[in-house]
Amino acid sequence: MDEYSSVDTLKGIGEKTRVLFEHAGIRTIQDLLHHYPRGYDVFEEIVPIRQAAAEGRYAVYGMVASAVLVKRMKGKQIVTAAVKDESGVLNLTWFNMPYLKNTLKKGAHYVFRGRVAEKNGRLFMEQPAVFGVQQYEQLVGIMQPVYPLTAGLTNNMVSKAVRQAFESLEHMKDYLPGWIRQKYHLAQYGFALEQIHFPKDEESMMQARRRLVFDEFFQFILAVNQLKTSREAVRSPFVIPRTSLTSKVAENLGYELTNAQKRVWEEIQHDMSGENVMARLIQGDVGSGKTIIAFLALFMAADAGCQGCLMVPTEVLAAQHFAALTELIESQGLAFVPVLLTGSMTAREKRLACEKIKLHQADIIVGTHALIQEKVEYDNLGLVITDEQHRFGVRQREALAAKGSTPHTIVMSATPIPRTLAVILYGDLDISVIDELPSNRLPIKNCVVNTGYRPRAYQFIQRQVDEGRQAYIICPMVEESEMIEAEDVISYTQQLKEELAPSVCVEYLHGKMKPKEKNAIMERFLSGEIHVLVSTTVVEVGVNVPNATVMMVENAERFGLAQLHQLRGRVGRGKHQSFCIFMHTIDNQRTQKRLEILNHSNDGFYIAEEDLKLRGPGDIFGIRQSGLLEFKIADVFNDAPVMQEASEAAAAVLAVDPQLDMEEHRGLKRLMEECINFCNTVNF
Ligand SMILES: Nc1ncnc2c1ncn2[C@@H]1O[C@H](COP(=O)(O)OP(=O)(O)OP(=O)(O)O)[C@@H](O)[C@H]1O
Repeated sequence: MDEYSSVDTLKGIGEKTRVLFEHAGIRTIQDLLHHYPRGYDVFEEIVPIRQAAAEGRYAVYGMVASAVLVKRMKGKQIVTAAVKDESGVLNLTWFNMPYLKNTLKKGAHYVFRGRVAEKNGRLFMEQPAVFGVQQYEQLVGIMQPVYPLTAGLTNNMVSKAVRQAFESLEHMKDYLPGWIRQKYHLAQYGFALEQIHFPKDEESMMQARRRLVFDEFFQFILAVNQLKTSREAVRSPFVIPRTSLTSKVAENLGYELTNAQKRVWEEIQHDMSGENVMARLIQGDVGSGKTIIAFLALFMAADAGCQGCLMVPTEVLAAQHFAALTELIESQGLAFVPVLLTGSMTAREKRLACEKIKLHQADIIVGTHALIQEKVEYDNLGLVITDEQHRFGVRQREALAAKGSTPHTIVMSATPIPRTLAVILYGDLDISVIDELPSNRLPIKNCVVNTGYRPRAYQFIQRQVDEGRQAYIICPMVEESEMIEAEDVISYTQQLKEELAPSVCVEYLHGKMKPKEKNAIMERFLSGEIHVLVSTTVVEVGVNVPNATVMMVENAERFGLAQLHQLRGRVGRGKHQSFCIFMHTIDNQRTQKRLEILNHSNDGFYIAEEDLKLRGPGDIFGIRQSGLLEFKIADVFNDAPVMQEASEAAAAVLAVDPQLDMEEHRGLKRLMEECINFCNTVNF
């Protein structure tokens, strides 16, 4: 067995389990070893029950002092029992685990480990795990990996498979040249892999992590460099002349482009009409007006007889861009035909759209991932624009570009990455920055409040609606949950309807709804029919309803700052004064401090930097959830110094061996090619 063997070469992994692993993106032993824990669970020392008297996580040892009962409540089965030691008694509850009635014996002793929480003035340990005392004592103090999982796959399955893989692999070759390891004080590859899964202690884990972060950046930078070199070698098959048509469109928008927009538009026209293939990143804060620049570029391509496509990460956004584009084409009397292609369309609709694309009856194509499905054949695809790069990643972008014969590409991003990092991460792209907001914008007024402010917030929303404006309210969850105390869109909407006047139309939106339903709700919100939209973060990226002036975020403490900034970006997009209300349920200092950053600044770059400063070392695994460029283990902000080192090392290697043909770089070349070829194997 080697790293490239399939996971089912491991004992105990049959066809069913193999499929479960595959759903989590794990096909080979290497995939498995690179399926890093998202954190570690350190088993606490057992404490007397008396000490488990405040909210928190504990392990207690005692006797089951009551009968184990099963009750039915709201369709769920609830198991209750009580554990007792010399110091006190603690109530235990489990949801939907009725079999515990037969396994837990009254009078027997166990260790119970779980979170203690207060409900109606009584303390409960919720959903405790149950152990024999000897079994538990062996686990105390050890860092147990906690893996990201998909349905059906358990933490234990992954952990067992990883252990077995380490036992079966004979030798883990280190592909990194020795001098790089020495110069940057990097751990051995084999050591790093083992210690990231089963760390001896925190220090070994940190060493392991640093090495793997370095690897990830290093491979990525080599791959990006390869892409850049191959692009530079190609002369553009699409020399697209500047056209007066786009100047006319720009003149008749009803607003003047900002100087930053004009500069970026000039850069794009220069590139598209030049001899080399354009590959450009447009970076601009939320609401800075990237979309119109994309539309102008699509018109320029279409005017030269090329097709152009715009790929966005969500159906809602695709529908929105398509509607805006169609409107612009019609209002300016342009002769272009746009077409929409998304995954949720019926087979017939998709077939018709594909036919139009193939026969070049459509010039401009707007859509989601469906655009990269193999069935779509383009005719003279000269321009590919992808929105929100971090949602797609370099590989998908390449996959789409590969559909045409080296089309021009534009990537649009609202992710505020400092320039020094951007030049490394987007090494294959030239960078344009829209660093100015349209002048008609009034700065958003922010406030950070606790839930006591809610009635006033509702009154405020009511007044805004009376003045003809609209509002978003964001909740973290879709449905009510027994386990998590957080607002959910469905029950929230019901309650809100009672709080606001009957004439106010309140609806909800969440990611589990069918795309057609989501689109219908967004259309009604855009048209002004819905006044208040209660939503999960599906509205986070790019949604544009300029008449909306209030963004209220419930449980704001549950979101990352970058995400909150994106959410706030949904308002303040028109000429009316906008407001953002961050409501939190936890009154602790850390929450306050984080939210105060947003309170004082509307600048994405500043927020990203401050967010970084506030993160403690404990956050190392939590940050990837912030939605920034998706690396497996590396974090673009926190690991910026390692990224600089990896970039320096990659430059040194390429300076002596640009094609990575030397014997000592063979392993590197293979990894780099894997990184590039990945685009052909991704299931969209
Ligand atoms: N120069 C301008 N003057 C006034 N309004 C503008 C200007 N440019 C764009 N707009 C308007 O500003 C709003 C936001 O623009 P757009 O949707 O392009 O933002 P964006 O940069 O894509 O933001 P996000 O990253 O949040 O999607 C739109 O309603 C757009 O019509």
